Amino acid sequence: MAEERMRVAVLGGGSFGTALASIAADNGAEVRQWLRDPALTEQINREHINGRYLPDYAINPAVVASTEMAEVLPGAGLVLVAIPSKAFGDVVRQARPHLTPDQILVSTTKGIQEEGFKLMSQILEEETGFPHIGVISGPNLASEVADKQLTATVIASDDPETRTRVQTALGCDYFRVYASNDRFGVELGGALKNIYAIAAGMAAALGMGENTRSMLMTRALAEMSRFAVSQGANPMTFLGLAGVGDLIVTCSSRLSRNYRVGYALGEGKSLDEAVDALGQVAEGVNTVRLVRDKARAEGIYMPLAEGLYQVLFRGVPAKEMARLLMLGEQSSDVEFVLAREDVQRAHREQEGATQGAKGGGHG
Ligand SMILES: NC(=O)c1ccc[n+]([C@@H]2O[C@H](COP(=O)([O-])OP(=O)(O)OC[C@H]3O[C@@H](n4cnc5c(N)ncnc54)[C@H](O)[C@@H]3O)[C@@H](O)[C@H]2O)c1
Ligand SMILES: O=P(O)(O)OC[C@H](O)CO
Repeated sequence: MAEERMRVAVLGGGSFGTALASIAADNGAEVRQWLRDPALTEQINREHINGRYLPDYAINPAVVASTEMAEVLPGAGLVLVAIPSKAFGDVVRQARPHLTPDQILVSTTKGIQEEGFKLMSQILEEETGFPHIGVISGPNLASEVADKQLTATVIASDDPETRTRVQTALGCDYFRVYASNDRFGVELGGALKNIYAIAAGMAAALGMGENTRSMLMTRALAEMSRFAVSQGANPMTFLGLAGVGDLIVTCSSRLSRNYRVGYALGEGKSLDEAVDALGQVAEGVNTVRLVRDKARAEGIYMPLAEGLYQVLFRGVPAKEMARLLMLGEQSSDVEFVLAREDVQRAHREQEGATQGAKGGGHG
């Protein structure tokens, strides 16, 4: 007897939701995509193109778009939620009456909700109370996924069924899906790297070189993992696709919207001008504010996030901030090898010895 086709629902009509819907359809699933815009819905169904967000790529014609959640969600084995973080909670609450506990619910969104500093999978869990919750994150520029460039991602969940069902639904010869059980770490990695992509875009626009970019990315990784560990994530997760992998792509590519916002700021545009010119979501702008506030409140050392916050929201010129950062504390390279406190203590001892020697000289 032929196996029943999997049903996949995608919430969100942006670039990543559309790219993932097309992969699932390439894999033979019956795919329905929910979006708000009736004209875009019509275009996806008739022309198999998302002219607003992915105009240059054909969508698998088996993807059926609808503006009605009641037509999209019931009966779907897998539900992918690809909605920017600011609207994520609202959309999940709209979806809730059409969802059932057997469904696998996966966030693809790399952001943080201001209220309660919540990650998107926490919102999925709290709003539904359902057991099969996961997160997809990794170096996944949507237009390259849509172009079928060879790509890998991570499905993170502590539920093995969620991991294997997503690997089956999305894994194919151009898209590999690796598994993790550190949902929190994978999700934080995706959200945090956006902050540093803005800084990398800014550095590029200011004419800074490859040494600078490499320093920025590596210190960003140190800062991201320091923050994540303080919140209970596993630092080893940051060695994977959703940590260093996503950091590399987002800090290196003009296809990244966060990088582009940073680049525009580096060219002298205001934050409003940079965001308006983008016309899509750059999650890092909101994330840097939330993470900087949290780091200050909890005493977590995050000089790059603090510096970027000062540039974005306090009018400090980017070049001046880069100069100040270069004059900051010279700390440990890898804190999991040599603790920061040990480096600081050695500096204090050396200073004490120098002061002592000076005092002795005058005595
Ligand atoms: N684009 C990428 O390359 C990429 C890759 C990986 C992950 N992501 C993540 O995926 C998430 C979604 O991003 P995207 O790139 O698809 O976004 P996008 O900017 O391309 O589109 C956002 C979509 O969400 C819709 N939307 C916004 N507010 C809504 C609301 N209140 N109700 C219903 N729909 C609403 C918009 O209409 C649009 O269809 C982001 O948080 C991003 O971090 C994006
Ligand atoms: O376009 P960005 O900056 O939101 O980045 C897209 C993806 O997160 C890259 O993995």
